[in-house]
Amino acid sequence: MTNTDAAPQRSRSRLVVRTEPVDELAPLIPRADPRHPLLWMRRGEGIVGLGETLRIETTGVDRVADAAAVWTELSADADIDDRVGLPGTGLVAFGAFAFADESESTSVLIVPELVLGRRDGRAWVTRIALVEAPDAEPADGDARADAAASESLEIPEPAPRRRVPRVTFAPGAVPPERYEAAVAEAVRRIDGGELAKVVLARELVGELHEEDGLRATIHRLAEDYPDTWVFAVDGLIGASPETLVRVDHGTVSARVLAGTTARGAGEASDRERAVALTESAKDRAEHALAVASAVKRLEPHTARLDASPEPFTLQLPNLWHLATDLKGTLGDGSSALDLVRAVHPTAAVAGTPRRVALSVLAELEGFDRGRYAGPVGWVDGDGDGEWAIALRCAQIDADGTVHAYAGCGIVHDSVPADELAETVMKFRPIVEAFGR
Ligand SMILES: C=C(O[C@H]1C=CC=C(C(=O)O)[C@@H]1O)C(=O)O
Repeated sequence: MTNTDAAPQRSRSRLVVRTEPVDELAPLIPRADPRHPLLWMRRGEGIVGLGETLRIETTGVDRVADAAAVWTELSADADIDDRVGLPGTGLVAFGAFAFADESESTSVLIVPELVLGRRDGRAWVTRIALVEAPDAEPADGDARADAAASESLEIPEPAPRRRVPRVTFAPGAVPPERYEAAVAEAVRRIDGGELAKVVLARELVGELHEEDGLRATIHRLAEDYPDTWVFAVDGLIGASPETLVRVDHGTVSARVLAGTTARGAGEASDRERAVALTESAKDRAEHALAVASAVKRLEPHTARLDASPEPFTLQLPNLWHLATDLKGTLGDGSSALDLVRAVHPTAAVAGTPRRVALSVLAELEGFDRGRYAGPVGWVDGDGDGEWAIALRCAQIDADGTVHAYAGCGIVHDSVPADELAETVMKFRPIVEAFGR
């Protein structure tokens, strides 16, 4: 099902997009909308969206394909004047897709009215408006389009920083004991030969008081986890270290993560833990399956695809991960959304074989993942974009209910208590961003 707010007028309307350089916009986060933040950032750079020109909502098995089709049509019709020409300039939509085909959650692409961006030391503003486009374009069409685009919101001044709203979390549908039992059952099924790996998640639930907004929480995430993708799209906020897929002028890249250990207390023990992770047969097996699934799905779309020869250790403030970077060139003109569709869900969040893992996790987890572990990111008018896997994240509903999620890859030698402890580490970014 696809529902575009602009659908009734789409044949008569087009997007008018104007990007121009500005002196400086840092810091970006204090300019975000506190109630409905739209944001994609890493290391202080990225894009912030304000207002909403258009929203594309999809559900079901074709949620990515349907959104991609509408996006291709809108982009082809758009009148774009981009005077900066960097990733994230020109026409962009922020997006978040549900993890599962059967999810009750909608998937969205949101085109803001105003985009504020910073990249490679340059700053820009993009104004996006939807204007009537009669069949025969009048002679003053350009002037009218420029006028429409310039009517959008003002660039907001950075707001003073407020305290982080406190949210107290409690286990959601799956209490810790039931999670451990689910892990034990998954190991039994793996040992029985049903599948090789399944990722099982659990949920924490809390209450956010509406007047608090989310900007301070996002600020905290960005400060504490600067090397991750910090995102906010339609109430989904988080700090993900995992790049699902990035497309930029014919190049493709991804960062696959799977295999985790805690940080050590001192420098020596921290190093030892990282080394032990690279030598752990359990983590290497779990990691190899995630890499294989991403490579298998990306390869048909690439002329060339290289993987880092050995997994490396990625250090985050809360844990170590095993990581593999993939880099390649597109072979078939796919857009970022085409590749999102091809590669989601990888074995970093589902398992192997994919279909069996999806049915086992649906049976054992006991809740709808919503947009957790789904693709989150942005796409531009040329189809380029950056997409992460929505991890270390929470969905904040309109009534203030906060659902946070964390999961672990289960393989044959997984130990239920260890996996439960790993979810606690993975919850840390979100739990601490809501008050420490
Ligand atoms: C499923 C999650 O993490 C995935 C990504 C990195 C490492 C993982 C692991 O070691 O289990 C998971 O596959 C999560 O954070 O909820």
